[in-house]
Amino acid sequence: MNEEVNAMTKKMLSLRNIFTLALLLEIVIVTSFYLVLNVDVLFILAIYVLLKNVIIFGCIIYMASLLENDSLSVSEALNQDMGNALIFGGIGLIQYDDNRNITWVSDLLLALNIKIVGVKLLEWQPTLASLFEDEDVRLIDVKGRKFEAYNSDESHLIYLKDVTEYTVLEQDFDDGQMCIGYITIDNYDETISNVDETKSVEIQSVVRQVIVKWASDNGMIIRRYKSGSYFILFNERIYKKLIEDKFNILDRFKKSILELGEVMTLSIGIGRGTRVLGELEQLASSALNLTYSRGGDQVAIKSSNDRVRYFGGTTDTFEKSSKVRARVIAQTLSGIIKRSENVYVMGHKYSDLDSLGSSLGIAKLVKSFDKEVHIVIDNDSLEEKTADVVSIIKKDERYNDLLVSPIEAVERVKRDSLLIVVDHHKPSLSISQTLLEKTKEKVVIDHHRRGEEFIDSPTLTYLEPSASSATELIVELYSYVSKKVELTELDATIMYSGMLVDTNQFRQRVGVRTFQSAAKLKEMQADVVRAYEFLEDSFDRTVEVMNISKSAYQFKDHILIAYAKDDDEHDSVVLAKTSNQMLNISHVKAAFTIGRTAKDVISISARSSREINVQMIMELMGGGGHFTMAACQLKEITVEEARKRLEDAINEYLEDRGE
Ligand SMILES: Nc1ncnc2c1ncn2[C@@H]1O[C@@H]2COP(=O)(O)O[C@H]3[C@@H](O)[C@H](n4cnc5c(N)ncnc54)O[C@@H]3COP(=O)(O)O[C@H]2[C@H]1O
Ligand SMILES: [Mn+2]
Repeated sequence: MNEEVNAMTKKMLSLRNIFTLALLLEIVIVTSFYLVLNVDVLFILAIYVLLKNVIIFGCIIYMASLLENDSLSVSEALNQDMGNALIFGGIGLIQYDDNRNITWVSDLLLALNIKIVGVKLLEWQPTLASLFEDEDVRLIDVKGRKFEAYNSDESHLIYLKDVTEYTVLEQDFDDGQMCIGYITIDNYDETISNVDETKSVEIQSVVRQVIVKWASDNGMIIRRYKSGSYFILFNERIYKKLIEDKFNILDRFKKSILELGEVMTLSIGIGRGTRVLGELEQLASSALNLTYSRGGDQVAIKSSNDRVRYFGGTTDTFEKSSKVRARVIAQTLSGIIKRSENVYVMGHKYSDLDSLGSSLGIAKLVKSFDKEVHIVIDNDSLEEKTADVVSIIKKDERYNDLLVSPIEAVERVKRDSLLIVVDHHKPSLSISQTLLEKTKEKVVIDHHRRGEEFIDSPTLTYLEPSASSATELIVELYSYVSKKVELTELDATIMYSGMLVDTNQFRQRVGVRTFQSAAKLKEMQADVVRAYEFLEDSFDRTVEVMNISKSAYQFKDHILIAYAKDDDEHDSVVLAKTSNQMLNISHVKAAFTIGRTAKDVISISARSSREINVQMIMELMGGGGHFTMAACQLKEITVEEARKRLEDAINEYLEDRGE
């Protein structure tokens, strides 16, 4: 077809030349006749021919130019092939004007029946806006197909490349990636060993049935590798479905076991996000360990490139009935103390009475081994009541040389010194991080649920989230060390008030062991009345708490949020107390108080009854704590913004739980 057009053009062009020649010839002939014969009529004829031919000549030029324009349609014809090539290659073009109105689209879009000429580009595909900012390539969805879009600002053109097949392949590849999981049943051995044979068989069969059915319904491979423990293998596609179902297996399992009159829960650790099988396995087993240290009844998912995700954790840790662990820890700790030259004890920044009480408690335990011991205290980082108590200690000569500042500790610490860290496990919360770095031998004794951040390679870790307070854990150890620990009545009283603080005066997180430790402290001369007095508030502080409580409003059902004024600075204990008080109101299941605690820090104090896991909510905001008592600190933010973020975090938590 193109050749035909070309041949035609050539013919026309030679015809034009012949014509032009003929016209010129006519003028020459008529003019020479007139010159020879010199007749008037011939003169008029010559003029006429001249005019006529000029006009015809003009017409020819005009037609020739039309013909040349016609040769544009030739290149258009060429474009047809190009157009086919572009369609074949899945490439589309969109031209737009200065106002970003679409002025022209290439054949690919026409072939897809997309009629957008005249439409505003960003009205058609709002996400393309980013191409005019800083993004190079953007993936868009057009009539169910995926296109990569690229913008050429200069030529006002959007290039589109159809990548549907590629994306489908990529999705398929991702979905096929392998995930590994470990499932263990919490309380399995204890439960089985406490029931008769018939019941035991019944429990085992229900357990297996529920877990195996869940696995096979979801298309996973499952193998039991020892009693109460399973290994699962599945892919990302299945993983997504499990996330969608929010791991409802946790609840289903609990329910089925409850029908048999027993309490058992599942702990599941999952590894994903890497193609190296060894890494997957490690991720899964460390995820499983995380669920243990957070009290079980939950799923932890560790990916090689993503933050840890948690599901479940809807029951508070139940107390372990055996105290075997406390005995083993007491013996190991004794050994470590014996071989150390001297010992330093360090609580958390902004020390409260549990931090101070447990420091005193462990210092006295060390002393019973006749070892030199010091407690690190930062006078600039003490909670108000604790500061009062510290000044009482400082006046008491029985405590001479016991307390040291962080600077003194860092100077004096020796190679063979032992550092015992109490009431926290995150280095960022430690009174002195330098001391952590300078000591090789470290012991961590804490009752907080484990977060991701953890003190580097301790020799011994005693993490017991089911305990009410660090003090409770330490008092328990006294029964299992070979030496007799001697407390002054002031030690015992401070330790008692530490337990009061951490249990919201025995209202939260109390178990049998909490009362046993409290009773033991009383036996060791704790003055209970004075312990309460340590916590008494001044009039000003009571008013402060009352004022913040006034701002409380209801969020969702059963949740109260209170917030202080943005330009007032409060002690974080004031926030804690406000939340404590709100929780005492009937039907309130969780209480949050937001307030500024330093120039650039907003803190949130969270409290709950057993139904809502505030630790998880605070974790979503970078904090942590316990199931029913947690907190977080936010930098460079206003109270108002913090409130929005808190509401979002609560919503996310409730959604994850399917509410
Ligand atoms: N960024 C973070 N990452 C991980 N965990 C974080 C965290 N920020 C805070 N937490 C933990 O959350 C728990 C709740 O803190 P909150 O300040 O509300 O409440 C604290 C404290 O403010 C409050 N408190 C201290 N002295 C008090 C007193 N005299 N009267 C009443 N409450 C007091 O008692 C609670 C003591 O709880 P506990 O130390 O066992 O555990 C604390 C704290 O260690
Ligand atoms: Mn504590």
